[in-house]
Amino acid sequence: MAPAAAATLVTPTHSVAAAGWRMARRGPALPAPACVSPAAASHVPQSASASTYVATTSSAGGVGCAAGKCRLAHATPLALGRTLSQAQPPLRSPQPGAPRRRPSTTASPTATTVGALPEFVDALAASPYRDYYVLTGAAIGAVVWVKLFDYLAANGTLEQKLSRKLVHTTTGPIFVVTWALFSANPMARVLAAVVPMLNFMRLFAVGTGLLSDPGLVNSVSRSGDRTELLKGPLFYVVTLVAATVLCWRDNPAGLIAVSMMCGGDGLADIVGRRLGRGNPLPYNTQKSVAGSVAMLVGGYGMAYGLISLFCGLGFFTCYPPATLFGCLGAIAAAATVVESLPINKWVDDNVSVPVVAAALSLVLLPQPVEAAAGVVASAAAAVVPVAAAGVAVAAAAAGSISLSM
Ligand SMILES: Nc1ccn([C@@H]2O[C@H](COP(=O)(O)OP(=O)(O)OP(=O)(O)O)[C@@H](O)[C@H]2O)c(=O)n1
Ligand SMILES: C/C(=C\CO)CCC[C@H](C)CCC[C@H](C)CCCC(C)C
Repeated sequence: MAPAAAATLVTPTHSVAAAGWRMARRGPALPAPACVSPAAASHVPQSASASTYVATTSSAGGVGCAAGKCRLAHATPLALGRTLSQAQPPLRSPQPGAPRRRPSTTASPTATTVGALPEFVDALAASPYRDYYVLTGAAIGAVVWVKLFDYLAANGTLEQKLSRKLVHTTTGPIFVVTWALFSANPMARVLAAVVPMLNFMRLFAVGTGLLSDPGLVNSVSRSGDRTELLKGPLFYVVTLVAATVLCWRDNPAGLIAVSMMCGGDGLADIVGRRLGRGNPLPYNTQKSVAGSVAMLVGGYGMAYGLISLFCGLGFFTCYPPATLFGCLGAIAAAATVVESLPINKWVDDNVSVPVVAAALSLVLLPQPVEAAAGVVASAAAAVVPVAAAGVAVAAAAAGSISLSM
């Protein structure tokens, strides 16, 4: 990433601003993704010649592409607005000499929402136990949320299958949104991952019969058979653990994987069961055109929403709308095809769909530099203590050997 480029503030074009994209810093120079056609990219006027994503120095150019050359807007972290900035260091250090982005006083929708955050969020953000509070809240929220759907199914408000799919569709994105509440501590992603890990243990214990929880079995199984918890639901929470630890909030690949699994696959079932009877897919009569269209729209829509939210909060580089439209469309289409294939016997949808979506996201979307830095930092955080412990053990062993000689 070119430091000078990363330092400059740009103003979004009217179309970008209208789409809710925020005033942003410049992003890294990255290859233009294959999924953005020059035609799709050319709606924002900008002087450009090479087919790379580059930052320019024009203050009026905004976020956009021209003739295969695009810029990534790069928002500074404004998560929870002044709440976070008062309570802790910025999520990322600014580039040396880079002008810090000041919280906007203009009437941006996010700024308005952020400004209206209640006092307890300020207190939460300032607390040294913040991550533990969020973790506890999310873990309790998961139990309450699943119980709510159990209750709605038990009293006949929701059909059991619909209740199960609504749990599938909603818990993932709600969990992902809680990521924004965690601090910038490198261990925060590990603490966040404890929430799906706890659910893994719960599903495992109930699925194997170690614990009895008929409510959980009713909410997440198709037939009331507890052993079903050891299949789809268990893979579902493993995917959430992987997205949290590997991608966290600075890599859109995790948001996309979760969206395709929850918004896409979830909606495919809900719509397919209702509107799919007369339109089976030619290569898989168990699934329908209506279900697959719902998967495409649901996966794309949820991913677009989550990416816009996290980009707006400043967790990663904003993509120009053309990039998001082309790349996300291609990823959602591929995930839809994978979901529609008759391969359920061999690989669960909760694995195949997010794995393909994440892999394609890594290939097609220009990756924010923060994501790579985050992966390196978390790898170092994991490796350094282990290596230090290894060195200490080796030193102790060497010491005891030399003493005994
Ligand atoms: N592209 C799709 C996907 C699903 N469906 C409908 O949704 C039902 C359930 O599909 P699927 O999600 O594969 O079912 P399960 O295996 O029951 O659910 P899960 O993946 O959550 O285990 C199908 O029988 C079909 O009626 C559809 O019409 N078109
Ligand atoms: C029915 C499911 C999958 C089948 O395809 C989903 C199972 C969901 C788990 C039982 C609960 C998962 C909870 C999340 C890890 C955390 C949600 C937290 C939030 C605050 C609601």
